[in-house]
Amino acid sequence: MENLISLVNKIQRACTALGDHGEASALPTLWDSLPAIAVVGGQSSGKSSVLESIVGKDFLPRGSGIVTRRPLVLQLHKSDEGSREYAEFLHLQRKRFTDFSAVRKEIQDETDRETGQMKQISSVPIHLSIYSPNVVNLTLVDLPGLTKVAVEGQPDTIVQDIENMVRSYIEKPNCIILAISPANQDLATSDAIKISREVDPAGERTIGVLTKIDLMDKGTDAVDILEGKSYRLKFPWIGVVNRSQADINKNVDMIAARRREREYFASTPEYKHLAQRMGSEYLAKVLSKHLETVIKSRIPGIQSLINKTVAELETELSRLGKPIAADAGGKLYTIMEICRLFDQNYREHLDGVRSGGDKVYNVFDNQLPAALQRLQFDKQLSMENIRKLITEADGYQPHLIAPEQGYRRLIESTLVTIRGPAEASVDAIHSILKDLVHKAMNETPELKQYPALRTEVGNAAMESLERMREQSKRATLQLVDMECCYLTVNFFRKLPQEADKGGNPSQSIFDRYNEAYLRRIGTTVLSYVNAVCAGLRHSIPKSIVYCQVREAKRSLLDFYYTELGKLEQNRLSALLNEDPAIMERRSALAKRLELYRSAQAEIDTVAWAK
Ligand SMILES: Nc1nc2c(ncn2[C@@H]2O[C@H](COP(=O)(O)OP(=O)(O)OP(=O)(O)O)[C@@H](O)[C@H]2O)c(=O)[nH]1
Repeated sequence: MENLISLVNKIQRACTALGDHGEASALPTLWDSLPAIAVVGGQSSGKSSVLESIVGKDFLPRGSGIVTRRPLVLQLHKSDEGSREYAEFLHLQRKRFTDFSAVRKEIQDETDRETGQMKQISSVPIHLSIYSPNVVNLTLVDLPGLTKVAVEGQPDTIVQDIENMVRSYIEKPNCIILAISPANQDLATSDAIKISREVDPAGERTIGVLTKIDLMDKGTDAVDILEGKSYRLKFPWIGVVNRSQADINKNVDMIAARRREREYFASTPEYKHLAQRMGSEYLAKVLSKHLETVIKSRIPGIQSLINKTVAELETELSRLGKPIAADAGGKLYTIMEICRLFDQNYREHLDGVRSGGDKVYNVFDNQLPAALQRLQFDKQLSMENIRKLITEADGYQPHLIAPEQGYRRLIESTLVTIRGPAEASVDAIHSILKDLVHKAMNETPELKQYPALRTEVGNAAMESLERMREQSKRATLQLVDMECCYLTVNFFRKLPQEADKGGNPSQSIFDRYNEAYLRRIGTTVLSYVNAVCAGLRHSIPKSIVYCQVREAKRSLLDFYYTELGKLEQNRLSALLNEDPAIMERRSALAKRLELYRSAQAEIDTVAWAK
């Protein structure tokens, strides 16, 4: 059972070391789920005296005004009889304090270090462990005394700030409230009772302590309260008699004071019958036992909370991605790795693993044939145009046998119109490839993590696609131009000659420009152009795939990789310049995960040892 308190002690220390003080934050808190005893009371109610009595040592700062300005987590560890008493602070590990006046000084100094000279308050706790044969295993949190007025130099808000801090501790359902009230004041005005009633109206987790019983007016006593007849709480009230100011001034030994307290209850007629359950030693034992019971009952809940939180933290951390390497090589590797992931996603789109690549085929199968079909060869091959081009080509000397030049001009001027659909196909594929870059970028979460890298990779991919488009345009238009500059002779050789067709070879020159003759020329040109079109319909996609699609798949970021290799370390760092909020969140999550994992290991050890 003793293990339980030290288990919670260990976890509490880890919480403070890793920044979990139970304050409202965007991180899960383990601190809040740990059972603890918080000491609350008004100023001068005797809180410090009760704590010192429990410990059996003089070690808390004294003075006027608000002395306790940070929570003090006081962990008491019972050591073997005869062993030396010492204290240790979490913030000064490995330094053992055997002089308890030095402990008092360190509490004061450490308070000032966090709160500054302005005597502000802070919710960051100070952790103090005391090892002594005269203590029971126990953890108590000493909180600033509730007060009504700020002293000079302190902000007016301090009164409310203290109340808020105290409330934030005691409102947690896992908190046992040690409510200190002086017996020489009306209990109805007790600050401790007032605030604990607010958060624990049924008094189920409040342990009432009545101090200064020896200072009550003659003729009055606290029997009704101590017997639970007035101000009933679930736990019986415990009365204590601490050292008076005069005792403190005379340096009355704490152990002697404990003895005197025992004698007081045993010998005072009103309290004799209650003596067995009065005094600070009894109080310490009750608290220790109660704390153990509470911890024991909460362990399964804490375990499942820890397991759940560890899983949540791990999920969020993996969503945020790995932290960045510090050296240039590591950074370059990270960038290349991210680029590779993006490139792979991109290729998967083109290969059909992911959607979108099919749009390329749609261009070749529908858009290009439709555009070729829409070409207005009728206009090029109108009677008027044929006549014009043939006569122009003949020049001053009309053709003798066949209008060779006229044919060429007619064919060229018709074929050249195919450049339009060819160019449009290149552009259509370019825009599909660009869309796929956006898609693949969005599907690469690592790029989202680094906005600067995302922009650069996006730009580099677009520049590559632009280069490929230029190359593709040149190659594809060349296909059309090649058709214009060299005609397929065989096509014409196979055509039946005029005489073969039964025509009159002795037709006059003038007749050669008649409509039937020109129409025949038009028909021949059209069938040649159609044959060329049919061929281009198949060769244009080949050129486009060769120059754009295949290249995009093979070398989208090749140029960028060469550039990357030349970058200096600071440029690489700039590329991996994450959103600072993400960096902060990741390190906060990692710290919290460390805390939860260590708590998980600690609890598992105790749970298995049971
Ligand atoms: N006679 C007598 N004096 C007591 C008792 N408890 C506390 N005192 C005296 O009351 C004064 C205040 O006690 P502290 O223990 O400093 O009270 P506190 O609540 O810690 O006060 P602050 O830290 O100022 O808020 C001191 O002079 C104590 O000696 C008691 O049971 N009997």
